Amino acid sequence: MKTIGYLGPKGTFTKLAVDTAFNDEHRRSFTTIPECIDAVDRDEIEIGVVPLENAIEGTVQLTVDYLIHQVRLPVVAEIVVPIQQHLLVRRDFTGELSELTEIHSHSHAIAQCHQFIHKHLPDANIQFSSSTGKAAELVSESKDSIAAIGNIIAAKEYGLHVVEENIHDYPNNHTRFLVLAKDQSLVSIHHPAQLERTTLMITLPSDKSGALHQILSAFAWRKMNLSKIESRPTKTGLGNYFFIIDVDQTYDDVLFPGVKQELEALGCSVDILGTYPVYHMNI
Ligand SMILES: O=C(O)C(=O)Cc1ccccc1
Repeated sequence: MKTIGYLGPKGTFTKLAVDTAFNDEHRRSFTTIPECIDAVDRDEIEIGVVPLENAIEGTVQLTVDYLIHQVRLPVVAEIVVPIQQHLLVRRDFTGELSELTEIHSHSHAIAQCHQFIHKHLPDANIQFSSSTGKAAELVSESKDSIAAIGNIIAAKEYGLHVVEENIHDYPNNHTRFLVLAKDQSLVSIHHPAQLERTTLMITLPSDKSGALHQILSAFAWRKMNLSKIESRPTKTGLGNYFFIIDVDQTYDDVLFPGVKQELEALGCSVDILGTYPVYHMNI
């Protein structure tokens, strides 16, 4: 049977994404995003699911950087899930919020709740964990007056009490998760896909004026709709960047090779990171 790896342990948003999108495939939890990606790369598991981008906090840099610089795996699907963050405490904690000394969570979850923390828990120490599930596990094992930020499944899995619901600062909180696999045919998600997307990585020639404008024109005059453009450092020196571009259409044999050729003629390099269906899940 196929195995799906995910950023765990139990009770993470990544696990929630896996459980809403997949049926009875075997699951395996990993403590970090790189460990999960490595396991797919080494053929220990067939499919990996990792967080890519949150509507409030933006890109999960670790995922992008690891996929670009360390292990290139094809993106074969994207799962989008709504995110609701809650403040979780041990069941035997009966004090006031102001008595909580530490808040544990994944950096993205903390960032999604900055205003809440600023207003209600200004003196609490922030402790970052590898995932929201890990933070909930830690709180459940601690005797101190500490809290985790995480989802309702984490509360159930670790026997915690939801002391404040929906503490994320903006209502439209969604996260995109990438499904990675060497063999796309192994991935079956039995839901209708909302759209098709292709993700490209484009590296510019250094110091060429107007290069970004020219890149964008190559897509614009072909009427190819871009839904994201983000620059990341190439890690080769200050001021050197590459671009990750999402095009909201599937790869085809005319437009994409045309763009690639046009950009390569300008001195850019173009890599296709994946062409895949996007699934918006309701939880
Ligand atoms: O920590 C988790 O639960 C994750 O899956 C990563 C994450 C953290 C915050 C929002 C979405 C995903």
